[in-house]
Amino acid sequence: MMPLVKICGMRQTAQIIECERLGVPYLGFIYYPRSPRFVGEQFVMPALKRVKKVGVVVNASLEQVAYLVRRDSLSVVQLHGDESPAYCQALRQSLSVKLWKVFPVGEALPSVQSLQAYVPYVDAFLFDTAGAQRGGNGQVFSWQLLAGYSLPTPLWISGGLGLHNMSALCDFLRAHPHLPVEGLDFNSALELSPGNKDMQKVCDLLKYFELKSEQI
Ligand SMILES: O=C(O)c1ccccc1NCC(=O)[C@H](O)[C@H](O)COP(=O)(O)O
Repeated sequence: MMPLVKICGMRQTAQIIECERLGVPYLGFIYYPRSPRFVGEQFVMPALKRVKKVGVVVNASLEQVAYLVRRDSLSVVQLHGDESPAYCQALRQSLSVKLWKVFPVGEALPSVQSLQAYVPYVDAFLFDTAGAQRGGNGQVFSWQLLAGYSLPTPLWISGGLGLHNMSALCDFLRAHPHLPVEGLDFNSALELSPGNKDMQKVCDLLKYFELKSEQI
């Protein structure tokens, strides 16, 4: 099955609406003030019908997350900081949204034990490349590190993804059919500048997946 696509770091109204029109399944919005893609204090979420809205937070308070979920009708909260299993449990008990926990990947995946502690409380793990910034580093990690992943929790792959490496990633996924990859997360490789998406690149990416799914 083709993985789902998330385009992250959206903040321009016209681009958000266009992505929905093009049928992007997930859009990511960054609520972290230190990111160059921060949506900003005055952000007004456009009315969207089909796309699932993913709110990216970094060590936010439970109250702040609840406020954002309600205000912007988020479907998913992506926890991109050092959130503990207890924090995830508390969110799980208080909110009816999906939770994705992010793990930065450098030389190795986190240990199975550390991942297992999150399994009861989150809906997916998102593996992003470790880097100088919390996210949006534009760097790829070695996907080979995922080969030993054996938990049932669905995965999102992130970090430096763009059309230029899709063929290699699809080859990797085909060679590892046991991996429960739910989706792929795209960001800086589809940008003209932080938070300003190159809509031609977005269209080219979607076309690539359309053609791919016709071939299966
Ligand atoms: O993109 C950011 O500026 C960012 C800052 C702080 C936390 C998370 C952030 N991005 C979240 C994402 O899900 C990105 O898509 C992910 O880090 C991959 O980005 P890239 O390597 O540029 O494709």
